[in-house]
Amino acid sequence: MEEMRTGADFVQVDKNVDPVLIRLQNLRKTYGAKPALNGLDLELGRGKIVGLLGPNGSGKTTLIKILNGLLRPTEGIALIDGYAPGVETKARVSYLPDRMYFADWMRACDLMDFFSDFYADFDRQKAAEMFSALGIRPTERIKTMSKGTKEKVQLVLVMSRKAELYLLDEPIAGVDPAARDFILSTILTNYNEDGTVIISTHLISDIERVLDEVIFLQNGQIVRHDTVDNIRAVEGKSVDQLFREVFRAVPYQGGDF
Ligand SMILES: Nc1ncnc2c1ncn2[C@@H]1O[C@H](COP(=O)(O)OP(=O)(O)OP(=O)(O)O)[C@@H](O)[C@H]1O
Repeated sequence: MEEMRTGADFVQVDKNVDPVLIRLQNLRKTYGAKPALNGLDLELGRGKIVGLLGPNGSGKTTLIKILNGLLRPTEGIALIDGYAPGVETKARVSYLPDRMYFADWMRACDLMDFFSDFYADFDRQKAAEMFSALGIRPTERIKTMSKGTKEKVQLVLVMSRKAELYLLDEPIAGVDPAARDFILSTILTNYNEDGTVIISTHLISDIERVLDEVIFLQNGQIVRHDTVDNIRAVEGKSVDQLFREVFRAVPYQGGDF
């Protein structure tokens, strides 16, 4: 390790670590004949919070599932830390699916046991502290929780792992607007800062203040990958404003309804 000056700060740099965590090369995924991802090329660094943004059906969930090893690419390459998603990457990736998969009878404390058993990198103490900060009782059962509380629970568990990559598919869609800021700051000040976080969301204005970079997906292609600072400086607008301009709805013109 050596110290390096970057701007105002000293940072520790390990020369042996590849600065690129995720590499995609000509990544394609088709469902039957229908393309969902259409030749993605991408390099993503470590320690970044990245917004994966795009209209409905643009391929966000498909990409996240490929990175989590739940789907196989039809063609091309996806690598995390040099490994194709699979056994090697399972322990490094913490995934929040777009749907909850826990059994209804489980309590918050059962879920902590479950995560402790499954993941060596799960920090139980951190999860307990975050549950408490968010007003969630350890004995509360999933069955009796509101939709937003279930989302909070799931997010706390996923972010309490010391993972290299966090894949969050629509993490705060059901949480009320007043609580979103609190949750985001609670979660993001507690996670492993060396890890990269990919957040797929439609709630851009709520989330953009925590993002370092954004990826715009359209029809299974990356139409922009940029830093949030650069977008603000070059375009003179917020990511939310830019998104609305780039993806202004185009009416269906097939005429066969
Ligand atoms: N299991 C499937 N079988 C067939 N087509 C699918 C399947 N899953 C997704 N698709 C199609 O693949 C494309 C990408 O879908 P995906 O769910 O990845 O998009 P998304 O960007 O996550 O959308 P949303 O914002 O609505 O969640 C869409 O055209 C969708 O209809």
